[in-house]
Amino acid sequence: MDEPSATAEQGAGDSVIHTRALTKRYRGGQLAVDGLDLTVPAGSVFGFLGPNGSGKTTTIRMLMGLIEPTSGTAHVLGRPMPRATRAVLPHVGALIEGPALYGFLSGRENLLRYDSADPAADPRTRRARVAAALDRVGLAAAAGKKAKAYSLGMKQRLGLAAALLQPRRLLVLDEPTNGLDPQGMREIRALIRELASDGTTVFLSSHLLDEIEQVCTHAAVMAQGRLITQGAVTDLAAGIRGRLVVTTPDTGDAARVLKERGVADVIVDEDRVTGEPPDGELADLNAALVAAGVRVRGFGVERASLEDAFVALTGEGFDVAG
Ligand SMILES: Nc1ncnc2c1ncn2[C@@H]1O[C@H](COP(=O)(O)OP(=O)(O)OP(=O)(O)O)[C@@H](O)[C@H]1O
Repeated sequence: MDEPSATAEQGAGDSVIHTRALTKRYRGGQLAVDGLDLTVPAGSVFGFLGPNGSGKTTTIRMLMGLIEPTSGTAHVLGRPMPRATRAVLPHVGALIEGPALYGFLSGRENLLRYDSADPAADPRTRRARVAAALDRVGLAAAAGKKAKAYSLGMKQRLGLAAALLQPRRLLVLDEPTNGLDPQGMREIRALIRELASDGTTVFLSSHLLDEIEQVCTHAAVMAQGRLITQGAVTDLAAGIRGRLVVTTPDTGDAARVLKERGVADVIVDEDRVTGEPPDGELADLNAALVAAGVRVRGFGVERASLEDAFVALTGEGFDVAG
């Protein structure tokens, strides 16, 4: 199997995934992905974010060579997909739509079976490889249990172990925490961070903004098949101004003073009055509040979140649960 390498063909420096005008229109006429230009830097934990139906799974299926694009190009590890699927996929660990497991087999037996289906896997080192993968995802102690007795989180970890039987340059995880309880989500997120810390690029889709903020270095935001924005997570949120927040029992007076001082979009919510931060000196604004007899208990600008960025970019709300 030839090693995929970055070539001029890839056309985007150090990127592990690179698409140009990637488009998929399904036979029924549904335009699922529309002119996508995606660049996933090597070594990043890249969050592919968008509401249900925004085209994430369709994109992943094109990247993995499972379906043909209608037009445009996709390169993975510097090679064109789907043409180079056979050369590329051995370097990619994927967890898409939940792992396929045999419930009547133990976790260890599932992995042994999975490994033996890989013609490139040396049978002599199989048991050691399986033990190492189980250890890596924290399932060593539960390796002898039947998979049907596993929690959803453990099943997801077993799926990750299967993806990690061979050394990988890229991990592609489609909604890896979907359906998990908060504890299961925390475990999978911690595991993803750990996997990324050894330099493996991780590409994960999610409809949860806070998940992306917690685990990802970079993100792309999709809506209705189109890319809204992409970049470093800190830059995405930094591009959006935070909110001025005044905490006070005198909300009515505070709101009046802020408006008089030209603060736009003033909103009162319980003991908080928020608005768009003004261009001038914030200390003057604080002084004006105090001079008007407002008892100021808190005053400052809250950092914008990725959610603020999403709302500002699309005008839509977002599912932030979990
Ligand atoms: N095989 C298919 N044939 C026709 N339309 C499809 C097919 N698969 C997906 N679609 C449509 O394409 C659009 C994008 O779907 P896709 O599954 O890629 O979105 P998604 O962001 O992954 O959403 P979800 O998180 O719900 O899977 C949706 O409108 C969906 O109904």
